[in-house]
Amino acid sequence: MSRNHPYRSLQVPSDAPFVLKPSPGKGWGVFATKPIEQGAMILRENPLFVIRKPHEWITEEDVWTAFQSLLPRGKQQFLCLRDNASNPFTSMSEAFAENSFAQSSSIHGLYLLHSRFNHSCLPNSKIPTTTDGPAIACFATKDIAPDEEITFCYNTDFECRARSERHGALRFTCDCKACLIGTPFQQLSDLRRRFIRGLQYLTLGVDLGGQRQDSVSPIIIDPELKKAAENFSIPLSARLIYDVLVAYLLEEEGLLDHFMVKRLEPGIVRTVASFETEGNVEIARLAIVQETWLEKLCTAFRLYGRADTADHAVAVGLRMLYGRSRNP
Ligand SMILES: C[S@@+](CC[C@H](N)C(=O)[O-])C[C@H]1O[C@@H](n2cnc3c(N)ncnc32)[C@H](O)[C@@H]1O
Repeated sequence: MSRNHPYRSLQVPSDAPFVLKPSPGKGWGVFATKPIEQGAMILRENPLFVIRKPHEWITEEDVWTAFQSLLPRGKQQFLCLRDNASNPFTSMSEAFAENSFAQSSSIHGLYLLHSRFNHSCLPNSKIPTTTDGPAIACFATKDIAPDEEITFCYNTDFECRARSERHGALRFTCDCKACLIGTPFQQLSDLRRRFIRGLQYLTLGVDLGGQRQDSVSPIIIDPELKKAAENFSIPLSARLIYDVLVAYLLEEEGLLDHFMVKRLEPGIVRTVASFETEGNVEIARLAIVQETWLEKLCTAFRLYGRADTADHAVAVGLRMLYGRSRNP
């Protein structure tokens, strides 16, 4: 069946380190043809076309108009697309929705090849968010062996979501190591991801999507601690410990790739630079230069329970930055 499959006509760059082929239980997928080193770019791709509208406003007519403007080769490529490799899509807008990526909230592009990558909650590649033009690129976040499937994570907040929440959002059942139910890794994974979510609440004062936590499934159960987090009254020493603990938990989970480190590091560096009390400054600086995240964490823990003369100013600054008063 797969010999004449339309995906065989999708144009893959001749130097691409992968092929498209069936991935059991997942339609088709993307598989490495040679070793790919962590950090290497796997694919850079321009969109076949873009539609400049918020996702929910895109109509059948918008996609049809964009399709009509394509050259015959582009039209042929679009018509190769199949609903998870099996049947043709029932509408143009469905094909667009399933094969597009957002460049911003109001610009969406159709990417023929990036849309062939399957999802994993423990992926080996990532499409970092960029704002520099219509092309998107995917990079290896781990060393990838020949014939290994190349996957990325479809959602940006899955490092904070337990298995059941992830599957609710995905609408299919992922079978990665973090999803294989009943295994010690899966149980630990759920705990780690929920722990990360709680630690982020403590430092940011909000839950995922910028929301205050609801009472149905509270992350922070202690009302005093929750209030302190929402008022940005968490002391600097705790902030540093929480931030480094998040990095360590992500590393244990297998999600601390270099993009994640780049995202976390500025906040950690800012926290270290904010300490004023002499002994604290020394410990914070010592923590940050340690070789491993576990060593950084163990050193940062020496700050546990210590107040700092900068605590009040930091809380006031954060409240101003995030536009909240002490008693919201
Ligand atoms: C953008 S497509 C990915 C490529 C698709 N497999 C194909 O053959 O065209 C997304 C769809 O692939 C399937 N898929 C992706 N990752 C999966 C996974 N980990 N397990 C099962 N199905 C998956 C789901 O049906 C999903 O809606």
